[in-house]
Amino acid sequence: MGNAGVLAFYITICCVAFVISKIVVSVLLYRRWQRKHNVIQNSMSGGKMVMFRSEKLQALTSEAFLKKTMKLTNKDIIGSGGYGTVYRLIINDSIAFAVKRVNRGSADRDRGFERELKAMGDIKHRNIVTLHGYCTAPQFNLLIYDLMPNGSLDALLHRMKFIVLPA
Ligand SMILES: Nc1ncnc2c1ncn2[C@@H]1O[C@H](COP(=O)(O)OP(=O)(O)OP(=O)(O)O)[C@@H](O)[C@H]1O
Repeated sequence: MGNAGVLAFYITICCVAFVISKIVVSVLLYRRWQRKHNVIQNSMSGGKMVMFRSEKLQALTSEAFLKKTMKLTNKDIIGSGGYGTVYRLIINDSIAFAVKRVNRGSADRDRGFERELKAMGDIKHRNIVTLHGYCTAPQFNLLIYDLMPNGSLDALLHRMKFIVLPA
């Protein structure tokens, strides 16, 4: 084998090693992601549900949770914002969630959902409402939050506008 042959051999080895290392890293990262998330294929809505493994969800099976989410009706509505409607979801008469439903159909709404997911997905802070999971389906997307029993800061501030403080 001449010099060119040896060089080609080493380049091939390097390329193969590079590709294999990329595959190994991807598999490890995916496994780590899977350990932290519980993914359910949602046959009822034709979509996918991802629950982050949080203590609050330990007591529930994902399927039971999903079925309840699908049964939300107008009487469960607690508010609505620029991108969707927010529902109250109580499980086993004790665990409360706020489920934001973002109907699909426009690129703007899909972008809004993705933005919120990106912004809230990695944040864990006692002053910021916890995102427990999300669901993506052809007709709608859902974001599953802790329920804040006292409503939003916005509502609180607007109510406070009418309170006259003593001098
Ligand atoms: N986690 C929650 N717990 C209790 N109520 C909530 C929760 N999230 C939202 N809400 C209620 O639903 C309303 C709408 O919330 P949403 O997040 O959709 O919109 P927003 O924050 O008011 O405005 P924007 O669309 O600009 O984000 C809130 O004003 C609040 O009353």
